[in-house]
Amino acid sequence: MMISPLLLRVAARERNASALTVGLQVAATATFLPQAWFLAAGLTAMVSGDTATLLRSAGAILGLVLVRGLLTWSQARAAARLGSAVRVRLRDEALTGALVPSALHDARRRDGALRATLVDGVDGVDTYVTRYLPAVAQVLILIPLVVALLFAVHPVAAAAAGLAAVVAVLAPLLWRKVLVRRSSTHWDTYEGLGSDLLESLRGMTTLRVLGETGVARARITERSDALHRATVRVMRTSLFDTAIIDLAVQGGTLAAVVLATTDALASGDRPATAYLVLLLSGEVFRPVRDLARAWHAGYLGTSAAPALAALGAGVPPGPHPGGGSGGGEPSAAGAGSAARTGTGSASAAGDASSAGASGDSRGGRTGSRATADLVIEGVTFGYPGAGRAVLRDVHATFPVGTVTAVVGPSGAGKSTLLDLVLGHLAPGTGRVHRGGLPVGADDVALVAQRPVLFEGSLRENLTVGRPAATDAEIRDACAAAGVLDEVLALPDGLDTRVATAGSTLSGGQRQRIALARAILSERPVLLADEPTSALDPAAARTVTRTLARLGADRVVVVVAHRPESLDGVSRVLELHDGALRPAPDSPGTDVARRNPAPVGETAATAAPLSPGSHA
Ligand SMILES: Nc1ncnc2c1ncn2[C@@H]1O[C@H](COP(=O)(O)OP(=O)(O)OP(=O)(O)O)[C@@H](O)[C@H]1O
Repeated sequence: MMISPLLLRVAARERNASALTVGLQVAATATFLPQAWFLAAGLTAMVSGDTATLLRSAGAILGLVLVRGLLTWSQARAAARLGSAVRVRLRDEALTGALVPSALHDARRRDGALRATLVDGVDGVDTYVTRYLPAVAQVLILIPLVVALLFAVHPVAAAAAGLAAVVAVLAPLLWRKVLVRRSSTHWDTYEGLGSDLLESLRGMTTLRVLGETGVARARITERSDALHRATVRVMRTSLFDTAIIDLAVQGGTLAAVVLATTDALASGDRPATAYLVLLLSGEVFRPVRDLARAWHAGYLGTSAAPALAALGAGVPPGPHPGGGSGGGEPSAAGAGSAARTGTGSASAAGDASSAGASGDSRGGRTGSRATADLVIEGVTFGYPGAGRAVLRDVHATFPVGTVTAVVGPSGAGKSTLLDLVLGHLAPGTGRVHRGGLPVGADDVALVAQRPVLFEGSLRENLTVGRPAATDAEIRDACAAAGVLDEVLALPDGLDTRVATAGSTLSGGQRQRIALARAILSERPVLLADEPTSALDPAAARTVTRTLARLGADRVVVVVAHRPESLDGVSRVLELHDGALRPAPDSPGTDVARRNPAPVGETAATAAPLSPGSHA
């Protein structure tokens, strides 16, 4: 028997559905007991020529078959409902665990392994709870019941059958440790193969160009062989299990039958008892056989349990490995809520919003109009395991009405800074806030350097952050992002399907669609990570003009590597050696030249600059 405390807890959380599923299964199997009784009576009647009893027994058996059919049908429906509840809840929890800031930046995590846990692991738990646990319940409830009935008919045969059943159920516990170890190796190998496959598929073009497809193929073949070996090792243990169980089942049945037959022959007048012992001793082992049949269901669930627990799925509330380490406690309640919206939109939030604590109008917001500055206050952040902190005691105020560019050498920490504002990372010390309140899930829009688009129509991709946007609003946003003409030129316009990862669009189109999406989402803070990197000069000018215009009534922060991205910005901050300071040629003093109309007034609202890393 494979009993996992975590999976028992998962079943117990769906108390009513689990009780119904188990109860119906036990009841359905229990109908075999009166059936054995009537069968024994019918056989006796047949031998003695008692037609009336024979017909009555046959009718009763038919009735029991019908009842069992009904119970089995109801059990299947209850199990489907239970399985669905278990899957939804576990995936929700596992996704929440997977999307906490520290997990998002866990360099050891591999997407393929996560996929295996979220898909196959959760399905494994479903079958464990809906098939294996009811089979365990049958063993615990029905075997003692049948043995007790048998005892009333023939105590010696009952003792023999009961002993054999105990051996069949308990013997596998002797090599349980071996099975657990092998299951764990099997799961690790499975996750590894899934991760290698996914990464090879993603990097196929690069691998081909580098002439490295052979190496990738060899690695996958090796992984696949390892998985085969791990599977065979597990199957060997399972075969041994089956052999012992079969031996006990056959031995027990045979012993009971021999005892009953010998007795019947000796007394000469008790064929009914002999039949009943014969049939009931078979019923002693039915739950054992059912349990053996459900072995695979139980095995998959138990091997996935540790990976799910690591994500915090199924474990009681409190600190757990999925949500603890890294840049501190997760500030991302929003990650959970994003997860609850489903895979697509959860990921979409990466480009359309932050994953911080939710809070509509918090920090002062009226539609896209921001009324509260974005403040980074004494923030220090270092990646776990990395030597020096990337950001050290950084102070900066990004006032409403400004477009601030953040520049700095590669690796200085610009993306890290954006992740801290987005809530994807939590500061070690200090805080990021708007008007004293944490930056909320609905506060920030992001135009990433490599924007993510999803399988679906362009319209769906554009309205991820604002599903109710009208066509006119979508067109306006596309026009502002400088991509409207190209969208309208596509065969189906806004209804054109976008292939997975947006691979049917050019890099520049993806970038401007991401900007249009960010504009539509109407967030008071807009972060743009090198938004013109894939654009020609004319398109880049449109985008920088749009950003400058958007900056009039909100906070806009642009991470810039190229000089043309600095057009129209109010000021330039340089991130260097862990500190954020005004760049030597920052337009703090000549804002008007760079960004004439709306941003002129912002120079006055810009935070006073102090020495050190204050900006
Ligand atoms: N998940 C991570 N784990 C450990 N170190 C990391 C991680 N992500 C980034 N770093 C390190 O943190 C530092 C800052 O990285 P970051 O990506 O923020 O720099 P950047 O200024 O955005 O660089 P670029 O301009 O090249 O995009 C780098 O030294 C990088 O190696």
